[in-house]
Amino acid sequence: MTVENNASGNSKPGAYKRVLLKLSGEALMGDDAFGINRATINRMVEEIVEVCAMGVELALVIGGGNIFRGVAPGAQGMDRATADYMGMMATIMNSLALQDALKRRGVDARVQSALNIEQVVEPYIRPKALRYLEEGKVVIFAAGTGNPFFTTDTAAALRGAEIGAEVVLKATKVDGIYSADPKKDPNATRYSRITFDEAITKRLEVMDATAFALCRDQKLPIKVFSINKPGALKRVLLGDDEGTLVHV
Ligand SMILES: Nc1ncnc2c1ncn2[C@@H]1O[C@H](COP(=O)(O)OP(=O)(O)OP(=O)(O)O)[C@@H](O)[C@H]1O
Ligand SMILES: O=c1ccn([C@@H]2O[C@H](COP(=O)(O)O)[C@@H](O)[C@H]2O)c(=O)[nH]1
Repeated sequence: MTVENNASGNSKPGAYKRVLLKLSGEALMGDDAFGINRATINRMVEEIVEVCAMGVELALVIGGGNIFRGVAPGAQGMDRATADYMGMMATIMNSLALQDALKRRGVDARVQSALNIEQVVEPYIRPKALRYLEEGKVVIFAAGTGNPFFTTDTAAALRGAEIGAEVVLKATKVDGIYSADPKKDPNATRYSRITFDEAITKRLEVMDATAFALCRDQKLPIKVFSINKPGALKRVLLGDDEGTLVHV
């Protein structure tokens, strides 16, 4: 098994062997005000099933924005680190829900957590995670990096680098990276490619700068695409022109 990253970010159809997929926690709400929408999680699972059928080794990180965010207004006045630990625990809940939904669909998935809650979830052990991936199991990395003041985007970059993923796929609520937040600026235009340095310098907030910097240093490309567009994940894996590629 090679652990070299594809620094160019150019993929041949079906060329990816191992990927790290970051799923938006907030998108899990669907049209609800918070929490996990059953129809939405099932739809995400169907997309994942298709990818597994392509023989891609798949690791997942899921956010927690549908339940709790350390920097959200609801956390104002709280000690930041305490709020962040609550946010990390929210990602464990999402990870368990996702594992359950995958298992119901016949996909063997394992959750590994960066925070130890041994009665509930197994701890993150890198060699074990690598073995699961080689066995064709989906591995869900929960609790982010295990440290406050970070995000699950950074966790995705970190775990992606650790497992030798060829690309980090960020499945989010927008269909790529824009010149400005498209939810605020209707004139924003979408990039099909952008370098890490440009994304950092222009302060494009679709992903945090720590995640961009880590991927840049590890020459690990990122693809940002919409979680709500049917078939987008498969198209990304086939190398189709979908979303935005961030490269060195
Ligand atoms: N330049 C930009 N291009 C695209 N999206 C942007 C940009 N700037 C800000 N955004 C916003 O970033 C959001 C995606 O990042 P965010 O971290 O909020 O979501 P997520 O990672 O998908 O969710 P979660 O943190 O719950 O997992 C988009 O919904 C979009 O409105
Ligand atoms: O490494 C990490 C990852 C996450 N957190 C906290 O969890 C929430 C939810 O994660 P999102 O990436 O925002 O979906 C985040 O806001 C942090 O409060 C963390 O502290 N460390």
